[in-house]
Amino acid sequence: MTSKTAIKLPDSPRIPAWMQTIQGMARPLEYLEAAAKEYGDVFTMRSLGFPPTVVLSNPQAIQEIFTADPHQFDSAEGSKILQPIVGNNSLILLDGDRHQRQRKLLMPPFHGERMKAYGKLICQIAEQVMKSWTIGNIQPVYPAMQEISLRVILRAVFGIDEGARFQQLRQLLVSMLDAFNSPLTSTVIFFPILQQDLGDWSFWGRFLRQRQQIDELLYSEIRERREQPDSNRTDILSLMMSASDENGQLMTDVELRDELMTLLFAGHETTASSLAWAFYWIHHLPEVREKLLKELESIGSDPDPTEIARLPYLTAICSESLRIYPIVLFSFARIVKSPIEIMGYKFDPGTLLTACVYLTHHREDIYPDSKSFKPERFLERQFSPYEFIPFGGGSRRCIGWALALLEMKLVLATVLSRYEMALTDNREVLPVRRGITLTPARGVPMMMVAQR
Ligand code: HEM
Repeated sequence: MTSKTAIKLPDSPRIPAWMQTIQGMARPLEYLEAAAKEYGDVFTMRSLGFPPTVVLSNPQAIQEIFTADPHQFDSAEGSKILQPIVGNNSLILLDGDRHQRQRKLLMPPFHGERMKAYGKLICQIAEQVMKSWTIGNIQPVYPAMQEISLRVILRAVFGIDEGARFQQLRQLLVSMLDAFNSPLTSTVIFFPILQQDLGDWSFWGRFLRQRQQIDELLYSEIRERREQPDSNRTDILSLMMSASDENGQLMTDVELRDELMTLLFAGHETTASSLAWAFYWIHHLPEVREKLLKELESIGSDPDPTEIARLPYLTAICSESLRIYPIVLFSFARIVKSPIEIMGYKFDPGTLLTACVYLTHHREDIYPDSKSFKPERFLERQFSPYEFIPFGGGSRRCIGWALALLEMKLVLATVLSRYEMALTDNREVLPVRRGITLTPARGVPMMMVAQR
């Protein structure tokens, strides 16, 4: 007879779950650092409304979960707080064979040749958006980055970002995600009991109404494309509409809608935050800016996007920016399916394990003086995919990582080589939680000083 005794989880901070929840939401970095100081690189996080989650920041442990067979862990159940936005058929909420199949379908448009086609487009969109700034005016850089990243993702997904439908879609998405991500209202995502439709004056009521309007726009677009198919289109929606599974079944309208929302949701705020952080660091540290400007000058006034993407110092700035304040603090949970031992700990089926991006990126043994912004560390050595993990890893690794990095480099290069920008003061900018992302407080107010 097998024993039914549950295996003991690693230690957890000795404060009640409700207090861990408040600390984890209000001051996530302080909570993580205090726990790591006391318990090291494996501990258990307890939050109200969630099963206990084992937090890993040891590269060897992370390697074990990232290199495991995709069928060894599930994930969907651990990410179900995203269901109201992305729907049940989202890649994020699929497991096993269905997840693997859907990933295979979505990967090609985010890699290789397709990336080249996005290069020029990203530079053009960055130029257009920055034209709305006036010399001498002060405004936060974050909304401009949101605008750029939304237009890029709409182009990649739909092939166009103009016309009445896309204007409406843009406005609704920004407004819905803004509400969803604000520190106060985003609490509702974590507590389904608060998700009550109390009419238009309630957050959830407004959210449901906006979601319905967005769905109507997405379904109209899908319907139109079904009625007038165009085999020359190479955007992601067209690829999804023509792909069939092993039984010859096409994706249904609801499946298409859920995957579209997943890409718009996962690809928009994340990239905008990473850009806002990079703008901050470059302008906060004059020596970094000088070095970058020299590198940009070295490739002339009208460089090819692929040449920009290869620049070593620019690449190192983007990596260091994603290291020091990773946009997403944790990988999706990996839910143990059969008993497994990692670093001497035995885990039962059902246990949630997650790689903590922030704590891994601040290990002093890998990143000495980890709180300082030093792009040079990425030029001096190469970090393993279990030490540098801004996009997670393994069979769940972010499918948009190549697009996000390309976009970061091209937007920075385009703006810096055309405009002289400055921070309004040199105070340290601290991270704040926006939904499930970590963004710079106050959106990084900046001034456009002059045109170059
Ligand atoms: C700087 C920008 C971004 C960051 C920091 C980021 C980060 C992440 C992380 C940490 C994960 C979880 C990976 C894991 O659990 O191992 C993830 C998953 C994902 N990301 Fe990103 N992401 C970014 C941009 C994008 C973009 C541009 C897109 C698409 C257009 C995208 C689409 C996705 C999707 C669909 C998943 C789920 C993958 C799966 O479940 O198989 N992300 N991302």
